This record gives sequence, C-alpha cells and structure tokens, in this order.
Amino acid sequence: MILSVDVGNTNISIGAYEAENRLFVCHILTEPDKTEVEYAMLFHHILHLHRQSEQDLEGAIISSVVPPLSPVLKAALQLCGAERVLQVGPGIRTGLNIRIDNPAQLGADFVAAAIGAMDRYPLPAIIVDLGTATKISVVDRSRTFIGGSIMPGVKVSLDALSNRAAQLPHISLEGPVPVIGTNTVDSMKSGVLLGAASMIDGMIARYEEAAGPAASVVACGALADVVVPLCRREITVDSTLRIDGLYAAWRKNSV
Ligand SMILES: Nc1ncnc2c1ncn2[C@@H]1O[C@H](COP(=O)(O)OP(=O)(O)OP(=O)(O)O)[C@@H](O)[C@H]1O
Ligand SMILES: CC(C)(CO)[C@@H](O)C(=O)NCCC(=O)O
Ligand SMILES: [K+]
Repeated sequence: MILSVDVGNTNISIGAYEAENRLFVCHILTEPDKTEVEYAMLFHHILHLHRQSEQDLEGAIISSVVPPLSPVLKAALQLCGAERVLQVGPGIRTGLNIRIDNPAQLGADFVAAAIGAMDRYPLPAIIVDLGTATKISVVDRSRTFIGGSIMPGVKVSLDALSNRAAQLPHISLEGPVPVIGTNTVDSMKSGVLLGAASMIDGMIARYEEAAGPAASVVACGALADVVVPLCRREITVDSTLRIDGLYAAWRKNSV
C-alpha cells in the first residue's frame, strides 16, 4: 500500500492505494505544532479505522505547501513503516514540464493537481483549485504547466470580511444562494459565492483568450462542491485530483 499525503494550509488530505485501486481517502487538520509521533499516531489510527494493516505500508509520497511540516510528516510515515517516502520537488519525475520563471517556486499543490489533470483529462486543461487559496492554472497540450493565478480562498475572504465589519456575522456557506440578497446573510452569500463563481467563469474565459480553448476544465479543493454548481461554465469536480496525481507521480518514480 502507498499513501499520498497532500499537505495544504488548512487540511492534510490522505489517499491510500494498492495497484490500480484507491482504498480510502481522508482529511485531517494541518497543525504545524504537532510532532512526528503525533502524526504517526494519527496515521496509525487512520489505517486501523480503514481496516488496513501498517504491515502493508510500503511507501508514501508527500506534497506540501507548509515547509516546516514536510520533514515531520516524512518521519511520521517512516515510523509507521513506509520505507520509501518521496516528496514532490526537484529530483522527482512527474511527467509535467514546468515552464514558469522559477519552477522551484511553484507550490506542490499546483504540481499535484496538474499531474492529476494530465493523467485523467484531455489537454489543454484548466484547473481550478478551491482550497485555502483559490488557484487557477493551465496545462497545455504538450504537458507543460504554463502558469496560473492565486487569489484569496472563498472561506478566507468571507472570514476576513466578517472579522473586519462590525455588523457582519460569521456565516456558513450552506443553503440556497439568491442573486439579489434581501437580508445580511443572503447578501453575503450572494456576494461571496456568486462572486467567486462569476470570477471563475470570467477567469476561465480570459485563460482561453490567452492560451486557447481548453479541452477540459477540472475543479478540486474542499470548496469546489459549493462553488462549482454556481458556475455557468461546465466544470468537472474531481475532489481526489491532487492525491490521485500524487499517486500517479509515485508510480512514475517507482519503475
Ligand atoms: N467540509 C470541509 N472540510 C474541510 N475544509 C472545508 C470544508 N468546507 C469548507 N472548507 C474550507 O475549504 C478550505 C480548505 O480546502 P482544502 O482542504 O482543499 O485546502 P488546503 O489543501 O488545506 O489548502 P491549500 O492547498 O490552498 O493550501 C478551507 O478554507 C476550509 O475552511
Ligand atoms: C498559493 C498556495 C499557498 C496555495 O496553496 C501554495 O500553492 C503556495 O504556497 N505556493 C507557492 C507560490 C507559488 O505557487 O507560486
Ligand atoms: K489538502
């Protein structure tokens, strides 16, 4: 069994794989102060909860946008018996050409999602990742990552708004979203959710003007389920894009 571990600024997403099969997916909170033993205990329990044995754990692949946690998680996975632990970064074969000013600067979550997209969807692909940050990027027909955009995540901007405005409450993003709000909560939902959806539609149009029509538009990240249904553009939600992309990278490096 191989574990893919995608470390974001809010959540750590974990996928377990055996040959062609994904055995389970789960998410834990990103907690930078936890030690390697604490993460090892979490991995241990997660395997147990999913009726898997630590004995079967062969290796793992990590993508991390929280640099201090990377060595901690690597050590935790080794404590659980993973003999080989890879990390997305220089020296790892991904099949993705990264053609930006400084490829080493690119967040590993962009890389993981791009590998997932080129593995499963027709290229050129536009990828919309709705996590802590919202990210849009494009992989062209020749498997080249040509660049992207980074904006405040939907929840991050909503929280910033509630924190900065004395009369605005903290709200959840569930339920119907009216276009024209007639009370504070509905007006916030309209602004934040339809605003994000319209921004994404508009950005996709601009990406296609700049890079040509996309053969696929794929979305991932914990907020994709809330925002993508509000978009006008046809977008495929694929919530395991990053962890499946990581496993694809593992396989490319284990031959
Ligand atoms: N059910 C949920 N589970 C986890 N996060 C959620 C959920 N619903 C909304 N969110 C929000 O989604 C964001 C986290 O998304 P995700 O797990 O995709 O991000 P991440 O990988 O931690 O972030 P990034 O890759 O941008 O650093 C947070 O802003 C969080 O508040
Ligand atoms: C933009 C975030 C924070 C999104 O998770 C991450 O991808 C990151 O830290 N990236 C580094 C900067 C870059 O990708 O250009
Ligand atoms: K994550």
